[in-house]
Amino acid sequence: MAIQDLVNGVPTPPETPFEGKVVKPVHYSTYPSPLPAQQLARLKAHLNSLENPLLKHMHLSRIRRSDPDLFFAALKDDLNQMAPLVYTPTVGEACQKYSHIYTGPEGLYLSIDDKDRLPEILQAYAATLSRIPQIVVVTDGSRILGLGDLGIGGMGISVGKLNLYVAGGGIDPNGTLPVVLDMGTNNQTLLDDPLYIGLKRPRASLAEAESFMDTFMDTVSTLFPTTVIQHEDFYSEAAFLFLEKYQKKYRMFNDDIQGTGAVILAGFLAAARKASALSGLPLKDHKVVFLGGGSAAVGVAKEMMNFFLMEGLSEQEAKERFWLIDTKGLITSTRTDVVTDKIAGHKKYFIRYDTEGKEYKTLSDVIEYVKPTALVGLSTTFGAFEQPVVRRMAELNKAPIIFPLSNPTSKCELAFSDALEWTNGKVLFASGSPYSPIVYQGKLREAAQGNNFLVFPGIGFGALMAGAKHVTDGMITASAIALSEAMTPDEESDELLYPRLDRIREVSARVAAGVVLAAQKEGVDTTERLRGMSWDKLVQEMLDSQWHARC
Ligand SMILES: O=C([O-])CC(=O)C(=O)O
Ligand SMILES: [Mg+2]
Repeated sequence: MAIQDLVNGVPTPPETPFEGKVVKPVHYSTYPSPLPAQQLARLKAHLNSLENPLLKHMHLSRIRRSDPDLFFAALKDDLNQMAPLVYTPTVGEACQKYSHIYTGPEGLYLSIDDKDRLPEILQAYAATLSRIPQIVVVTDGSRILGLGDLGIGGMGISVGKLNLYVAGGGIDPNGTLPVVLDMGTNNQTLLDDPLYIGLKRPRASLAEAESFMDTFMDTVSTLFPTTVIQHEDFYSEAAFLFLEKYQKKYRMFNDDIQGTGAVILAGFLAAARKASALSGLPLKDHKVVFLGGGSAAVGVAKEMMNFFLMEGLSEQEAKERFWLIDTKGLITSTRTDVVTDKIAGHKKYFIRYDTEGKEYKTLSDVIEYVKPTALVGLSTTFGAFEQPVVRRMAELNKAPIIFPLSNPTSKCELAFSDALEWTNGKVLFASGSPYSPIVYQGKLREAAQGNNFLVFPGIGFGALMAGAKHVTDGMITASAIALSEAMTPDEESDELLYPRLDRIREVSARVAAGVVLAAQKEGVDTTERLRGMSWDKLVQEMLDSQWHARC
């Protein structure tokens, strides 16, 4: 089949849906709904009749494609109930089973076999559009949430992120473009699966992936010069390489390294202040142990360093407030892989030089050695924060800060109920995936969800509104500060670490305004109209520019 047919034609039936080529995504149509209230009620009734979250996810996916106004109205109506279905955690299972639940194309599927023709394919695709995309979310499926290499199934996460861009950030759905770069997979289950719709070949080497990525970034940025490109769920080495290479060249950011970093910085600002108010410990004296040494862990630790810099520490002093543990134990200068320089480059920044030749292999060993005030999990190991460790954190601290952040729930290091139980309710808790509120010792306790969806819609929207040439580190940190300042007195008195989800549109507008201001300060903005505006006016401007479903 000719590329032109694929691009212009009606999506091909499932037999060989992509042939490793590009398929035109079904675009969001908008048409008046005769009975919106009844439609919404019908959709809810249908969802209620389904027990299984994956079936609910599949039904919602079909509605998104056939009636986006209804879909996004449903998300707006009850984001607390809907987000776990269209996003983390259910989206993880949808990515794992992508080829089995596939009913039609949802975005751009670009195959590495077409590398040489990528500009031609993307040009043909662009020619079919009535407007250029505002936000592109792109993954290669190599590290989906904490679930590993899911190949072409990664499309599910690009779609899931863009659902939140629309519902939470107010981006027009017609301005969103989900992309998966199919570079093969090293997941043997997928390679053996007759229903797998991606390329059946081992995953491309990093050098091959880099060259494909260079072409992709260059072509997309040339064809769509105002588009923001969000990198999602690339495996650590690729994630860092691409961020370093493209950050100052294109309008892009990495959601796992930078988005998660910003959200956790904001949550830590709130938690550390609460903990220090109880214990009297100076803020600069907090100590943070990380379980995990991947891109998210290193990205989060680096972003959290801003907390200590704001408290007046030097970069070196701030860095020394962090201890990172990977699969081999605490990352120390005397570890064999460090001595022989076999350690992954991105981990080097946090090597500890002060352990006097001693090695600390387990989490318990490190907790005993460091006596931390905060414990962060980005290890993708379910239940890794075991009872003795959590109890010890509660012995060491009046209000232990414990953030088990691995996604989805099946990879989370600590369940909310156990965290409350094992710390006698003292814990300051945030997880990456949602947990329902719990009545503990007669009091309603809400689990904070430290998920990057609290900032990425605002980062993308702000960069877009500012016409920013690049997404700078300063803009990322500004998103964290704006998020932490978006709390209402009511949320503060309920001891929350983040604003409530039902205010997400307002929160995203504030995050976007913070990002615009930072872009202006750093001289990377191009939207003159927004310069010199007061904070309130800028926030209002962001709110007024948000898209709303017609239902
Ligand atoms: O998608 C999410 O829920 C958060 C995230 O970026 C990840 O876990 O990779
Ligand atoms: Mg991610």
